[in-house]
Amino acid sequence: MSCQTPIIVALDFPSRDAALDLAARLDPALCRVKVGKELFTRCGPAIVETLQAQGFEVFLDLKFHDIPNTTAMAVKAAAELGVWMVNVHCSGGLRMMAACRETLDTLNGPKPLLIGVTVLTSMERSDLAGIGLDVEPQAQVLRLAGLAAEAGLDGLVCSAQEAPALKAVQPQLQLVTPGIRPAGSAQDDQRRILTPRQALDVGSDYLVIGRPISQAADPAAALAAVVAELRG
Ligand SMILES: O=C(O)c1cc(=O)[nH]c(=O)n1[C@@H]1O[C@H](COP(=O)(O)O)[C@@H](O)[C@H]1O
Repeated sequence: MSCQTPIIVALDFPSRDAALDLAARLDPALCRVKVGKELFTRCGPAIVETLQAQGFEVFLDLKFHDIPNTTAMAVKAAAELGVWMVNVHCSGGLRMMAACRETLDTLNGPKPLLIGVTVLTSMERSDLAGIGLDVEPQAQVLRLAGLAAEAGLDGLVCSAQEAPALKAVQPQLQLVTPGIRPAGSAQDDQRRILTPRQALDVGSDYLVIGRPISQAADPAAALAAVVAELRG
């Protein structure tokens, strides 16, 4: 089944039971799910296979960042797990991203979308200064987007705040945007945020939403509210 909505729910949980409990409240026709570092480190590939068997398309969010060969082989392993989307850090550089693209292109069968993480949505200018980058987040995002495009990636993880600038220069790249906060919900550790409707309006292709749904008293109702906001 191919899911038609742009919503990706982050299953950021410490156990299989907690993740599957939330998944049981979600409809695979209304959202995809994201398996990230915490859940994957605890449960391994089995949790991905279980979610796939329940009808979910899975974004494996392990943000690979290593030398080209190691990263490309990790992406290959993700592809063989049958995930719908996989990501690598663009700051691993052009050769690293190109190696991932080339490796995926040699595989038979369906391939995951290969997505490059630009500047984490938890970071603002002062955080970039702390790691020696004296630039605005958007300037760094655009720089990394150029490399990702050259390497032939399918899309980027970025803040929806950067979507208009990115779509103006790299319209072929699909934009996966975390840092989504429905009006009135807590910002948490996110810094560059927009609401679901705003994000879609400025050019996001996929919205990654974690705590506003996973920590809601009624996660199914929280998801339904986002779906309604996007349709409205
Ligand atoms: O690659 C990601 O998914 C990601 C990139 C980024 O820049 N910012 C970001 O928040 N994420 C992930 O998106 C999810 C956001 O979760 P919430 O802040 O709870 O909505 C988390 O699972 C993060 O790991």
